[in-house]
Amino acid sequence: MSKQKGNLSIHSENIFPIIKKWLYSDHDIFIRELISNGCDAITKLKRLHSLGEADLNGETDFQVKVVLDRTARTLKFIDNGIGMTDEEVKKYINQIAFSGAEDFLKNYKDKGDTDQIIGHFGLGFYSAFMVADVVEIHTRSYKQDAPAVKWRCDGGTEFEMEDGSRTERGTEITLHLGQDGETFLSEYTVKDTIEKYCSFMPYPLYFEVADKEPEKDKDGNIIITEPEALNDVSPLYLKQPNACTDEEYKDFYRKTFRDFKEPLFWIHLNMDYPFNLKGILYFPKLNTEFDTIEGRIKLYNSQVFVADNIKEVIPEFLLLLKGVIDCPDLPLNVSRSFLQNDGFVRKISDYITKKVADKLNSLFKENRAEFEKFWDDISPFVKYGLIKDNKFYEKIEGIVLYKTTGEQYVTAQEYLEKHTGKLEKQIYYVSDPIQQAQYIKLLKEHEVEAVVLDHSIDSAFISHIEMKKNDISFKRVDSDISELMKDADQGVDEETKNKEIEALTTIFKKALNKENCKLQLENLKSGDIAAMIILSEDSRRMQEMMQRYSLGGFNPGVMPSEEILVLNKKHPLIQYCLKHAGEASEVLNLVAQQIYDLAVLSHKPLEPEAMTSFIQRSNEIMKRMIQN
Ligand SMILES: Nc1ncnc2c1ncn2[C@@H]1O[C@H](COP(=O)(O)OP(=O)(O)OP(=O)(O)O)[C@@H](O)[C@H]1O
Repeated sequence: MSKQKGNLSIHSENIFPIIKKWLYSDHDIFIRELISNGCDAITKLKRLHSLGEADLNGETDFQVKVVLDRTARTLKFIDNGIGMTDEEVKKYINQIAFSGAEDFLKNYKDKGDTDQIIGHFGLGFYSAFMVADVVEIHTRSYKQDAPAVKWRCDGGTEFEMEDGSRTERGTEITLHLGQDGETFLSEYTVKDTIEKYCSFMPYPLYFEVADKEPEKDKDGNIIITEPEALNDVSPLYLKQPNACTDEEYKDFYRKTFRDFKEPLFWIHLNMDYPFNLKGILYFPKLNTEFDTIEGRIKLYNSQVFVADNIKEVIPEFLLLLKGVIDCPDLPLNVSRSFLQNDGFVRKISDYITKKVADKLNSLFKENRAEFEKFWDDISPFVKYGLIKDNKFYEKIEGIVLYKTTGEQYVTAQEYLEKHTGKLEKQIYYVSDPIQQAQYIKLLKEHEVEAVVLDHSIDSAFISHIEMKKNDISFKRVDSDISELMKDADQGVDEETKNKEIEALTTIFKKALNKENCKLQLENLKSGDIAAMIILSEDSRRMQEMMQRYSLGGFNPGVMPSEEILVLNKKHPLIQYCLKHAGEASEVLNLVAQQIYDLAVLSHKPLEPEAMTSFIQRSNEIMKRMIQN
């Protein structure tokens, strides 16, 4: 065959059902599309007027009205915008995927700002057929002599067009709702959908129910109420940040998220170059410990809602925040809820991350007291962010705060400086300040504080910090005995020490009936404590990690973390044990068991069986005391 060139053709009968039914993921999107068209029609008219090409006859009251008639099963979208001539209906409506919006932009691109135009693809109108069996258009162009046009289509590929009867400029689209549109016969569904997609559209939107009984007062007189627009035509995020008050920010938050807790603080995003982006991000207050941190960032494109929580634009960790972002430059595809995958989107996401990091840094530097006040609320989000996003980590790592057991907030740097000469690049932490109180007290006696890391994110957080900064290590307070707590074992040679350990091991092995009993003998500075349990940091972390991910049906009992019983040579009970080692004494047994249980108790709750024995033994010991 000789080489040929040609144009692909589309068989409209086959492709039309796909456009109508499958182009948009959500059924309710037709409301957004038809209202957007109404707003575009007004924007175009205003633009032409400003260029001296259209006469408004003094009219400035632009609006889009949605009217539901449940009896007639119709939903109308009425605007007083530019309208269409019969030629325009033929061009823009009869030709699918030919956008009048694009055409307008092309013609007027050199004549001022056309940013506000929403339409792009020339397909949105047809979303009406997702819910309607028949769609009618009644339109009249702004052009003085152009006759009104009536257009009607029952969802097939044929349409009817004739002279219309509309007397005013603008367009009325009537949807005769079919079975697929049944849900839109509900006043509340329509109202909610308008509010969901169109809250910030640039012209007032009104909603009426035509067949609703009018409200009457007690004398039977009809109460006439001023209609109220459902939207906010100039949302706060479009204003200049320096023109907004705190009260306005809080009010916008309450209205937009229906959250009556005050946000902690906010960031007003306002960028014109290299891309246009406006928005406000709020740091919400965590209410109770039962609250899940669930944020919500609403993405808009020229004041039209696109979707919630779009991961491509909003870095995942920022999804814990609440906010509104409007980016008219977003590369959206037809359905608008999906983004085209391109480097531009990545740039937006980086910009947002940078702004959040800058805000946190400026709070830290300029108002440390406030920053500390917010810290408990924002720390899970900040920690999650620095684990997830390296750029964020680099900007924020120096201002991460740690709350100490003395209720102060310090950075890692400040903690280390405070403990110079006592701790070498090491941070002690507690995961449960009550359970680990004994260890905290011991450290405090040596003027060492621990930091509280008790959130579920903290184990991942400290591993991340250790990986990034290999000169800092975190140790839980019960993971070793600090050198600070020990006295030098003067005058005791290695051989004697080994013998003592051997003797004590025999006593405790027998008393506890434990094969694997690891002992450590220390000369602690404090003479108050007979014994303590310590758990190796590494093996405990490994165990926690396996539990968290329940690796391979892991049973924690199978691999207990390495537990060491530290005995304090200075304590009279340990000295008693050493003195009576080798004797077959019942008291020795009782003492060893009691020492062990007390050490476990100041570390974690006893198992039920061990608790029963402990209570029995304690009674027995007291009985013996009074008998002697
Ligand atoms: N209410 C209206 N008033 C005036 N012109 C309208 C109206 N509705 C639709 N049109 C014309 O029909 C064209 C096609 O509309 P449609 O909604 O299919 O696509 P679009 O708005 O251009 O793009 P998108 O698919 O991105 O929404 C519009 O560009 C516009 O020229």
